[in-house]
Amino acid sequence: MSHDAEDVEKIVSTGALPGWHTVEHLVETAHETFAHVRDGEVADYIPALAEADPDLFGVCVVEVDGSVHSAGDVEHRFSVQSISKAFVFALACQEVGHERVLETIGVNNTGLSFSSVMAIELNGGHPMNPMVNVGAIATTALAPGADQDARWGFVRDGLSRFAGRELELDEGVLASETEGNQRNQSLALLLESYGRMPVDALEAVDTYTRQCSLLVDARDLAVMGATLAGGGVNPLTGARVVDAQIARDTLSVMATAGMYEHSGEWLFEVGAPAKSGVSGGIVTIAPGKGGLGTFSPPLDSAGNSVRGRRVAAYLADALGLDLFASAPPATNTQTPVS
Ligand SMILES: NC(=O)CC[C@H](N)C(=O)O
Repeated sequence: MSHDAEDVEKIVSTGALPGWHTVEHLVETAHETFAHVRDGEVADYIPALAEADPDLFGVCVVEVDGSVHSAGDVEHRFSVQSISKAFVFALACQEVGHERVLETIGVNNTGLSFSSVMAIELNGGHPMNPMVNVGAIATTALAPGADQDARWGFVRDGLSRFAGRELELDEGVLASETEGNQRNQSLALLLESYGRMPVDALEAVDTYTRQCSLLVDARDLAVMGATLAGGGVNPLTGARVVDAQIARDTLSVMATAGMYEHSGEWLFEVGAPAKSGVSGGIVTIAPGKGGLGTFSPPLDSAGNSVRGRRVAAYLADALGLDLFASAPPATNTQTPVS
């Protein structure tokens, strides 16, 4: 399928996504093509995640005008895991100001795995960025509230406003992760030893683990992404979740560190900010256009969904999501290589 002349003209002149039917067709094509990819391993360091069906696969694009395009298992719920980090960062910046978050957490890539102890030690006890575990725990610790219940309520409500519906907690995932949470607890205690933890370290880990255990589907991820793409306004509810400046700041951090130590390769291949989670979700954002949510549990060595990465690279090109591409999408006439 190719763009008709009108579609291409629209992309060039307004920077919008191609027409509704074209987006619909390309989302279906992406799902069909990459469903056959068999690479990657389902995460097993959290026992509850190891039970995921590796064949589950959903692709959803939500545009900033609220149009929804879906293919595959887009309503299958899974725990949001690290994808929450980007959105809690936005909520914390909105609450305490991005200067404070910048100063206490930082925005540089560590170049090391998401639960690295070395990254803290090599950087004088500084978490470096909110997209790795210790930086995310420190970000969650900035949530306002008189006690843990209030702070957890702030995080949960904020993430729900991004999704446009009340997100439920998966108690099974929470229990499973809590039982084996010694590494995150160690990271948080290490940060506390450097005087960089504003609340009790173990409480912050517990709230962080709860936020990771909230259930979303691929469609929720696309809506959450579209909210950042639309300058902080949820396209389905019309509610402003964060200011446009905060949405912009969040996207910049996702671009540098959202895909862990593969963030450089991701930006090279896809050209758009994104955040992944170990349960197999990825949210990719095209500012001013929309959000792409994918779900497929098998992961690569950095913890990013293999099919999700392939879909994002294909759709970035085919839909014109790539921030760095100056030409209109050129590959839509070709069948993607699976
Ligand atoms: N990369 C991830 O999704 C990791 C999240 C997971 N809850 C952890 O803290 O290890």
